[in-house]
Amino acid sequence: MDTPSPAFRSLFVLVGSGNPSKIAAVRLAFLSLYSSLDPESLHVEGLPVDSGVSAQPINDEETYRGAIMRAQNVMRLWKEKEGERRRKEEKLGGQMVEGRGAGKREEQDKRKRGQNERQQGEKGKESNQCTGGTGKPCEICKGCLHVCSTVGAEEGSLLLPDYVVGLEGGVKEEPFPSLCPPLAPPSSPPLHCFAWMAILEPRTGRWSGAKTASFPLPGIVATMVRAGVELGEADDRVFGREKSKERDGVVGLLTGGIVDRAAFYAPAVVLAMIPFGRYRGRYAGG
Ligand SMILES: O=P(O)(O)OP(=O)(O)OP(=O)(O)OC[C@H]1O[C@@H](n2cnc3c(O)ncnc32)[C@H](O)[C@@H]1O
Repeated sequence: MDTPSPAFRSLFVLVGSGNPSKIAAVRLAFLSLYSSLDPESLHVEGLPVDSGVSAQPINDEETYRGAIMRAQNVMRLWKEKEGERRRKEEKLGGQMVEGRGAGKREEQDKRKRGQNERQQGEKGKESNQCTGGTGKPCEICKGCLHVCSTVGAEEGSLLLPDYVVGLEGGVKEEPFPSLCPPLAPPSSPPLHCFAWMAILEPRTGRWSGAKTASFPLPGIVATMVRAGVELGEADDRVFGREKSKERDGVVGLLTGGIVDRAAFYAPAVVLAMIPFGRYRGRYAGG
């Protein structure tokens, strides 16, 4: 990733989830992307939002859709909260709203300045209008999977995040390993666990996405998931754990802690950031 310019004195990343393992994954990813950034200047905030898909997505399309919806929903929620905060502040005649210290406000204003500097420094601002190839503005991705640029546009004096990340876990049947006789299960193909990341850059309205690698789930877990039990719940029941999905996840258990859920997701966040990095120009319009 680009070395942070002076404007990147701080970075604000918003995450569409309250799950600590997802927030940790995003933090890990951005710390590696912006390695010269003071870790204290990296603000990663997660807010629980609806994914708009089933509790246990069962294919790529549904999982990616969930990731996009999470990013969109948290962006919307953030704007509402920020708008509300601004209104309160204005009402109080510029005085600080109770519970939000002056330091926090200063920090936000600093971020806002950084955001403006970056915007000013950017030549040839891209269009914020997404048509998804239809010729008509996108209806904020209601059911569509194309790149929607209408959500992240800056509004008035609201502080917007530098990036908004939606992460969604899913499962899907992976037929390929069953082509190999020693691995072939007797009946159905192995059920693989994976996740999609969707990232919105509000200042340009551009989107990107990438997915994790995948791994096969044990037969008993797969059977439960096929019967309608959520993966996290199945994992807890089979292995006698609690809230595993908020900690190391099933991946952490199966790899003996070598790869926990945060470490599993973080590389995919890094990959999803590629179009916003040093080769950004090569992705423009693509
Ligand atoms: O809704 P939030 O709080 O963001 O977190 P979640 O873990 O429920 O989030 P997802 O919707 O992304 O995950 C979809 C499902 O997959 C499960 N899941 C995904 N990865 C997992 C893992 O590593 N360990 C356990 N469960 C996992 C989880 O139980 C969910 O039911």
